[in-house]
Amino acid sequence: MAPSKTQIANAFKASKALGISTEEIRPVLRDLYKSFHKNWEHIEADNYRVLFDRYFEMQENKGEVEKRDERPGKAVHLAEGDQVSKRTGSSFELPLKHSTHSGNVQFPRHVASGNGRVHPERASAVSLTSHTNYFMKPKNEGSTNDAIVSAEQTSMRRPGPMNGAARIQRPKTDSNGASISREDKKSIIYKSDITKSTEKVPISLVDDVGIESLPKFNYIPQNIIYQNANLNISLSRIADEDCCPDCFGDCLSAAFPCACARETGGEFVYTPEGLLKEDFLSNRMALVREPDKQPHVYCQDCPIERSKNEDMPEKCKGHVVRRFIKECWRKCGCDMQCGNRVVQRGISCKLQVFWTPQGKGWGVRTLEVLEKGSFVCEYVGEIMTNTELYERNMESTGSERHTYPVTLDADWGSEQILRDEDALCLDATLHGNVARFINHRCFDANLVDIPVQVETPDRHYYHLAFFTTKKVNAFEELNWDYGIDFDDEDHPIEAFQCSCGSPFCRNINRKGKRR
Ligand SMILES: C[S@@+](CC[C@H](N)C(=O)[O-])C[C@H]1O[C@@H](n2cnc3c(N)ncnc32)[C@H](O)[C@@H]1O
Repeated sequence: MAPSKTQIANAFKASKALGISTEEIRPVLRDLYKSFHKNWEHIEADNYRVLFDRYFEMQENKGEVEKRDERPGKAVHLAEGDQVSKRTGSSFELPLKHSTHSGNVQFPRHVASGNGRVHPERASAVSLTSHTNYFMKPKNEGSTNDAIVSAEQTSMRRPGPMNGAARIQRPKTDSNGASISREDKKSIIYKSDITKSTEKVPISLVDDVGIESLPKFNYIPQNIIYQNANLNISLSRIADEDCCPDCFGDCLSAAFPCACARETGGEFVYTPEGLLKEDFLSNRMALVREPDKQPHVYCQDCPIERSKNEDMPEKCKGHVVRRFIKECWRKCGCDMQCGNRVVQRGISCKLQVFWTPQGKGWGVRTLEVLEKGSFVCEYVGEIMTNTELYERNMESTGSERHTYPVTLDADWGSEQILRDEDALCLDATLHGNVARFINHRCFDANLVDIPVQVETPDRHYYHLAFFTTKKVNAFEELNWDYGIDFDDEDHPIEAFQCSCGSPFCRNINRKGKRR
């Protein structure tokens, strides 16, 4: 079927975001359309991957390319003779303050918050290297397709994907139509899959601001134990009453909810479509919006306070009581497609890491519409004890390194005394997944984190899963509320200056006070 004007406009829009002008992409689009026997779906698939593949292939074939390094993947520079200006360092680097307070070694803020929330507040210093091949701009080709011309006039600017790591000169005018001087020209960086094919779906990365750098970390799709974390995963620890060995197929379609639903009051929390049910979601969102009004539990010897000051720990500030989801697992009789196995099946939506224009560093956006209650991803990192995290951060003193940890404290209140090897956190600084790029937004974030029990009934360790709190449109940035108390001026670790843009930003009052 012939594409609609909007479909054609969208193709131009995706190209433009990569610095490819309509004139350049139009002939490629036209040829491809013909070769696909007018099947537009093939062109649109995977965010125009085939279109951009063909475009860059053609550039290479024209022999107008100039390779600059040995890095695998394609990289292009479309300017005639222009060099992409090299910038070093990352503009979002915020030094982690390993400050000592009254001589005591202080613990990073995210662990020391004491409000039962998780706080990945520090961005890691990404080591920025550029490994790029630059290509020359192809000759412009004239327009011959009226439908494509008129559709282009209605197009909007939006970033889009491209195959291979690429660096392209931006268009010669900025978004307001003003011309960009030779010096102002920036480059786009693109990587088609940061997951190294470890996820079911590729996750691309794009920087259309032109910072010329890639974040340095190792992508892992599942948590891994760093060293001392007490994590014993064995089937023998799962009692028969804590699983459903007699089930088969899909537990959600059984006449009665099985034992795995006991945790959530005898009802599964997922709908047959795999969405989180409304009441479970709203209960969790109330905790985010009004944490002080929610029930708290208090540990006798709080690991957070102990971390802050081992000799004279303060009283536990309390942990918000949070409801867990319990998913079926290996000892259960159901299959992998069972509706009570959502988080463990991994990421299935199209995500993209992008460089945020608001100075928040990298962020994550969805490339497709996400319905309310959709599972997006879990927070993956190294499972470590609080002490290990503390030591790791101490070792990095002076190196301007930021960290990406969250505390797994959803169940700390149920025990009076928690051993260090049981007080766990996830650190995604060195090894992590796409969630390490999700930025903070105060109160009205479109994601919420929910503890999920999968392979062990021991709640010191659990999965931290992100679900959408509302319908999220394609290309919207994903964010969650880290639960930072921006007014906590005595805190040893200075919180970042929040640029979340929320009308309820908790940092608004203190803007200008610090920094
Ligand atoms: C878990 S990382 C998120 C990814 C990060 N932006 C990056 O570039 O890797 C947390 C860090 O991102 C930055 N950040 C997150 N949310 C922010 C916000 N609302 N305003 C300003 N900076 C933010 C802060 O530097 C924070 O320490």
